[in-house]
Amino acid sequence: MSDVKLAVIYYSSTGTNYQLSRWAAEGAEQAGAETKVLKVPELAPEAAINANPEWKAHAEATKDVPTVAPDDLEWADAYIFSVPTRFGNMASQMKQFFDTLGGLWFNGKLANKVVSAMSSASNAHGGQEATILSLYTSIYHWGGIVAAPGYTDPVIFSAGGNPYGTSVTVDQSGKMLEDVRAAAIHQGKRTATVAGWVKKGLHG
Ligand SMILES: Cc1cc2nc3c(=O)[nH]c(=O)nc-3n(C[C@H](O)[C@H](O)[C@H](O)COP(=O)(O)O)c2cc1C
Repeated sequence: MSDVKLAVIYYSSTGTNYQLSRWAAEGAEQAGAETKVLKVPELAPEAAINANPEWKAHAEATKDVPTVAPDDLEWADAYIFSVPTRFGNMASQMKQFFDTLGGLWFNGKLANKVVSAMSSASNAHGGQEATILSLYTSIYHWGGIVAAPGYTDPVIFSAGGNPYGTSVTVDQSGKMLEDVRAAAIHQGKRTATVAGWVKKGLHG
């Protein structure tokens, strides 16, 4: 095991981004990182969740996944964020979590973290890349080091990967229409590996 600690932080209504997060964590663990998969707090009213069977089932299935706290961002050397595309941008649950991090940011605790992001949307060109890129805007404010996948591995071509960060198209029930498992695993590995390089440079 390397001494890299990596937090995969996600929001998901119907399971896609939870699955992407688990694959990314698998990749980070293959690279030797200690990982945590953490969800951001839900903001939607219970009535809205209960009215959608897929959403309700996913909320129930993941009730034991720990909820992220600002301390987790201090703990981790690297973050991978996974979030559904909502009108071409990150789901508000993730943005609201970001907006709780002012204290950590102010104290320089978010600087030099190695970060990448993933997304899903229900249309093939429904804004996945816009979501990932707009999420990275916040990371630049933190002094984060974006370690996007680029084309650093053949799986980016063969597994429907995306150089900005793994993204996928889903149907109404949240079923993925492309097999991006290998791309998400690679992204996890790469984020953890780059974090190892940065950590070594910072702390020797
Ligand atoms: C309010 C709202 C806005 C959405 N906006 C978009 C969008 O801009 N483009 C798109 O293709 N899909 C859009 N979707 C579909 C979601 O991106 C899709 O349900 C999500 O990626 C599934 O991820 P999850 O299973 O992790 O919840 C939207 C869904 C909701 C509820």
